[in-house]
Amino acid sequence: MIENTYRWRDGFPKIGIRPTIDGRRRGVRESLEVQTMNLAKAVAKLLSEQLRYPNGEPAQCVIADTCIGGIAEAAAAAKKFKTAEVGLTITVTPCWCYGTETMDTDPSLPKAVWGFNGTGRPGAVYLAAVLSAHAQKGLPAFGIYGEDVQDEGDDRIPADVQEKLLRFARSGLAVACMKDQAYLSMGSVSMGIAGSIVNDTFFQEYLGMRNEYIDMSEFTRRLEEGIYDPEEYEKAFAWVKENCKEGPDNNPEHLQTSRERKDWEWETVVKMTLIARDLMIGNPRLAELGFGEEAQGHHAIASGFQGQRQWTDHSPNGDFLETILNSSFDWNGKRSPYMVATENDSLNGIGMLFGYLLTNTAQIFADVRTYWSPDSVERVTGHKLEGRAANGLLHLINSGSATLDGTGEQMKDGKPAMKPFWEISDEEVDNMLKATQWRPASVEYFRGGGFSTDYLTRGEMPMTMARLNLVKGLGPVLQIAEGYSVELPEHVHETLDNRTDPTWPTTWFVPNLTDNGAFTSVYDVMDNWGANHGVISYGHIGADLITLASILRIPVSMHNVPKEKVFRPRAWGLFGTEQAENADFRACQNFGPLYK
Ligand SMILES: C[C@H](O)[C@@H](O)[C@@H](O)C(=O)CO
Ligand SMILES: [Mn+2]
Repeated sequence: MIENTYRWRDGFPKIGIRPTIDGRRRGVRESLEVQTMNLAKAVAKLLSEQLRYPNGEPAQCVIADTCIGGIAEAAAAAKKFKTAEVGLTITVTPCWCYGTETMDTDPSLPKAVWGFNGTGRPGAVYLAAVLSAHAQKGLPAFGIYGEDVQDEGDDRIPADVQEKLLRFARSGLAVACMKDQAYLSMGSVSMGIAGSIVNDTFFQEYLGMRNEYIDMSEFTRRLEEGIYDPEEYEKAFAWVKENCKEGPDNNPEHLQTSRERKDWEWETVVKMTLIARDLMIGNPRLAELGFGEEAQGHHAIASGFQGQRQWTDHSPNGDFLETILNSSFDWNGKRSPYMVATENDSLNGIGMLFGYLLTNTAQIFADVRTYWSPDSVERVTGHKLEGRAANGLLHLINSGSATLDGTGEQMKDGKPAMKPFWEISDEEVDNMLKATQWRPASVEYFRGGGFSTDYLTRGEMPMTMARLNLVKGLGPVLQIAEGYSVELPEHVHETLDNRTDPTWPTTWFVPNLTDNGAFTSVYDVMDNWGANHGVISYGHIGADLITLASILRIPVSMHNVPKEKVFRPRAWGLFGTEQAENADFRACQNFGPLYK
């Protein structure tokens, strides 16, 4: 119930479609009206068939009431879009139109223009003209121009145009979805991790987001005063008892806690999970129970749990709450995952949000912990790495916040995958739970106990690892590494895993190498990584991340995405075309963040 009536109570941004036209009457405009509007309808159909909101509903498009031949109709469309809560715009045309008179000038709306590639009524000439106006006015727009010439009157959308329309719309929707939402810090800076120093200027200016903060004592208050839904707690606890199997205690015997203490910890971590979710999105049940203020929540689309150390030195750790909220299901059934960063690493939390809004799937949060060279693996295990892992691999592991979807127990075309919640079967939910053990937390690290999520990600999943960094004087910078999860022979995994904490979830990851820059070797990827954490998304989504980053004016300092898939606003090319990476930095700096 909380899902659709409360969590997504604001609704979702829509895609505004702007058919522009040559304004000359008595012949020209009249002959183009039908074709132009048909192009707009075709784009709307494509996008609403292919794209979905995080709750699974199809993306909605709003088409301007009339074709736009001049400023009056441009203003009428802008007005309609405002009322309809449009969050991005796509201008389409098969013909010449008047650039500055017809363009979308709202500085905060991501924009693209598709200029039909035909010769009779040159849409592509308009495209070039209007994109020069966008550059000149500092309102970057994406240009879409099909490679092959189409005949006049053809309202089909060629495959290359479709790909660009979808990439832009997916990224633009992600940008619009996070706008005006909040990041909730549950606690503050964890163990001196810089990513958990929440930089509110970054959130405000680059993401259009707000920051909310609570002290961790709010958990104590809600636990002690019983500020959660007791009926849901009973349901959750019964489900946990039945489905979450406790694994062996790995602590030295003298540190192992009693059964009684562990039972109390289970009760506490389940309550903490309800509390964290209610803090993020609110819960109408709390109002019925007399907690009207708490019922409202913090409007958070992402959050972070500090935990370490003040909380975990005394109370059960946040691994269970982070894992369950980050997964695509809980005791209420399947639902879209919540984005909860461990150690309140807000920058990794935003990396998770990017991956999630682009794919509608859960995200793995992990320490980028160890680069294992082929020689080191052989020395320690006697095994010679082969196949994808032949050049070495990265051990991704954290104390337990990783999503259960990261087990790789969902299937797509018979292969391990991570899917949007509406595509996940009940059997797959069961398999994810069966593949996971909840191990009593390492008490030397977590004096207050709790349970860490222990699983091993299945191999052969295409994955993308990303990291957002903040650099003083430069601002935010994104890193992207596409690659695959791999499986090691059992004894090799066991030996390597036992060198760290075997109670934590492991993903063995190999980035795709390009023999270039940071992707010359697996070691170079590790050696260039900007921080201790990374977020890992299912699929090769690097191209979408690059497009998203360019809309937000966040430069990408390393990526291994094939050149032909990189899609940025047209003005980026005016900063240089030989070295796209350098041009990206200068373009982002020149245009500055999307919001002020
Ligand atoms: C338990 C430890 O403090 C870990 O949580 C720590 O190594 C980290 O995850 C650091 O990012
Ligand atoms: Mn960590």
